[in-house]
Amino acid sequence: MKDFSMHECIIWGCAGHAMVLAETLAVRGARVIALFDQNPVTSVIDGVPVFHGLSGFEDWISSHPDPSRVTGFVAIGGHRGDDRLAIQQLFRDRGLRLATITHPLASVSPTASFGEGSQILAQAVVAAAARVGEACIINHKASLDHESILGDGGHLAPGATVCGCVNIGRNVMVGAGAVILPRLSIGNDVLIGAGAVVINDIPSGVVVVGNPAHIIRKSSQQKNR
Ligand SMILES: CC(=O)SCCNC(=O)CCNC(=O)[C@H](O)C(C)(C)COP(=O)(O)OP(=O)(O)OC[C@H]1O[C@@H](n2cnc3c(N)ncnc32)[C@H](O)[C@@H]1OP(=O)(O)O
Repeated sequence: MKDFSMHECIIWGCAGHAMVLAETLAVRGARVIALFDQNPVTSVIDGVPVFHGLSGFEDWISSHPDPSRVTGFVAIGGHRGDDRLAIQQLFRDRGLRLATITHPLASVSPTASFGEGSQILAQAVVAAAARVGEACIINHKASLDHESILGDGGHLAPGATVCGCVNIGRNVMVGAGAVILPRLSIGNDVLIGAGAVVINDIPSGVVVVGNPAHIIRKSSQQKNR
């Protein structure tokens, strides 16, 4: 698989997930040189400056001698896969590198595949022939089992379990500790609540909770957490 093991990188998003990502990058030998955030926040990494918004990003990139040597990562968690994909596209358009980052304590099959910008965190498992899209997060202790597909912008929150041969669409968050039984299909823009047990296919655009998981509302009404 393509992996990340080099020098300078930047992170868009300056909150808790940036701290996790920076530590994951550090164990891979990389150095975070700048952070960016939509809001005027203070830096979460000692000694690393934070730039505000798109204008801050454009100022930074115009003053960098060679952006093509820098790798960009997005530290936006929750159910915000479309935002991760949009920032990655911005990085691509500005000539930054994109890469997959895998924590050395993750278990990753050699037959699994990964889209650009995906992040596989400590103690995550990605099993044989699984396919991870672009800008996905496989969070701590989450697992994506054999032949399952996680679409672009997906997020398996800590401890989520996706059994074998599951097909998950684009921009789906599987909440902490949730379980999806084998061979099910999950649509696009779905949010699966923490601890849910999914026993049937889920259509696009909904939030489900509980055991067995049931729909509580449309995901367009999401409250961003
Ligand atoms: C490293 C990290 O931290 S990564 C982040 C991981 N984060 C998560 O996994 C959080 C996932 N989010 C959730 O589980 C949320 O509770 C959501 C998105 C499912 C629902 O959030 P909201 O839309 O704000 O729902 P709200 O809190 O208003 O609850 C609506 C109803 O669903 C119930 N409900 C909410 N979440 C759950 C849940 N996880 N399981 C069972 N029932 C739930 C509530 O009790 C409430 O029931 P009621 O109408 O009978 O009173």
